Amino acid sequence: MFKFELYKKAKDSKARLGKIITDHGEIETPIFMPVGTRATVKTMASEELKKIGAQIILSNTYHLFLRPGSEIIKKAGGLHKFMHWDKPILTDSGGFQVFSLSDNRKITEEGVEFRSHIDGSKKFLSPEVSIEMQNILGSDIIMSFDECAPYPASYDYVEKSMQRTLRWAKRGKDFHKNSDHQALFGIIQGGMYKDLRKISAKEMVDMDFPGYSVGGLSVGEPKEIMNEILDYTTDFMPENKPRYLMGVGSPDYLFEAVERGIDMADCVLPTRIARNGSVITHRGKLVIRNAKYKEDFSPLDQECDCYVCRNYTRAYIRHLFNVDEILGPRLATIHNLYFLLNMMENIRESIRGDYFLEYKNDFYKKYGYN
Ligand SMILES: O=c1[nH]cnc2c(CCNCC3CCCCC3)c3[nH]c(NCc4cccs4)nc3cc12
Ligand SMILES: [Zn+2]
Repeated sequence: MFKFELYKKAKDSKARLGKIITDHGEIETPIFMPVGTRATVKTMASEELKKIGAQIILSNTYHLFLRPGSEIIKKAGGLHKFMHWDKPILTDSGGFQVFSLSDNRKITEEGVEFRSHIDGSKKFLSPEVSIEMQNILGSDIIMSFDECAPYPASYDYVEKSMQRTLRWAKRGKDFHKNSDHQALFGIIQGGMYKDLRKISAKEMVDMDFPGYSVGGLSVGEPKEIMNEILDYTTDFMPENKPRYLMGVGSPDYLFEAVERGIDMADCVLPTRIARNGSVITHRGKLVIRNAKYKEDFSPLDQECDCYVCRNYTRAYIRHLFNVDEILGPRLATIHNLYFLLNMMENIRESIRGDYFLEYKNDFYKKYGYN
């Protein structure tokens, strides 16, 4: 089953507190969702993800479609069993990766022809193929097949793309047979054009999906434009259904999204930068390879109570990165994920206690945001 319960609306903003109920458990919102591209949140075992408070993880239909392929996942009994994760899973349609990973592709009304970025073989994705794959994966929340229009893009391009994404959403919804166990979200497009956003939102809402994503943002547009389009778009989204902003993940973007009525967000950033030694702290980001940490025996973040900050020093973690030891990226990943998951817990608390904007301002001041 799939249900969204709206607990509370903040007084000082559009922030809200909610709970998503799925076959594999409940999710308190607002929530940040760690990204597990190829059926793994890189360097993390399932138990470790649970220990740091991950309630749901994402996995990538495009990558799993290519490797290991649907046959093996089917034989494994679905993605939860295959990757030993018994909490909720969200998968994307595969569309975004096709548009961003493989450069030679052909978009038609039917779907998208492309060449695998692995072996160059010809592949085809469509609303039906994408739903079929996500049905096999067995994820609790699945995404409609959409085109994320590039930025910048002309009004005419965005209008045509948004209309086709609506037709694709309808086809996917009609094809999806397992809607009691897998909630299919519609994805609102429309680029940076408010009138197109309004049309996309209204038409998607008319199709009555159990949840809605805001797509086509965080694609290089200025932050002010993103915030303005987001603020405008959430006003057309039903209050009693989850709202998922795709591809957003640094602390400030998460605060801005929650403030504008978003319940769910995902981003590869915290795990990707961790593997390069960039660590998120309450005083901003630090690059642990920097020589200034050579004899710094303090924790990554004085105000963090994660396993890493309680047991290891900056000097030690810098050493690990310096000699390319695998434990380095692992410890940085555990800390970065814990930092964001814990920050979201604090955000939920602040909405509960009616001090969200105060918490946001305090956080920004300490972090060094404007
Ligand atoms: O309109 C969109 N439609 C579909 N997906 C989008 C995504 C991917 C979100 N992460 C999916 C995950 C699902 C499962 C595992 C892996 C990814 C976006 N990411 C960003 N910005 C961040 C960006 C990241 C890279 C380039 S921009 N904007 C996005 C817009 C869309
Ligand atoms: Zn920490």
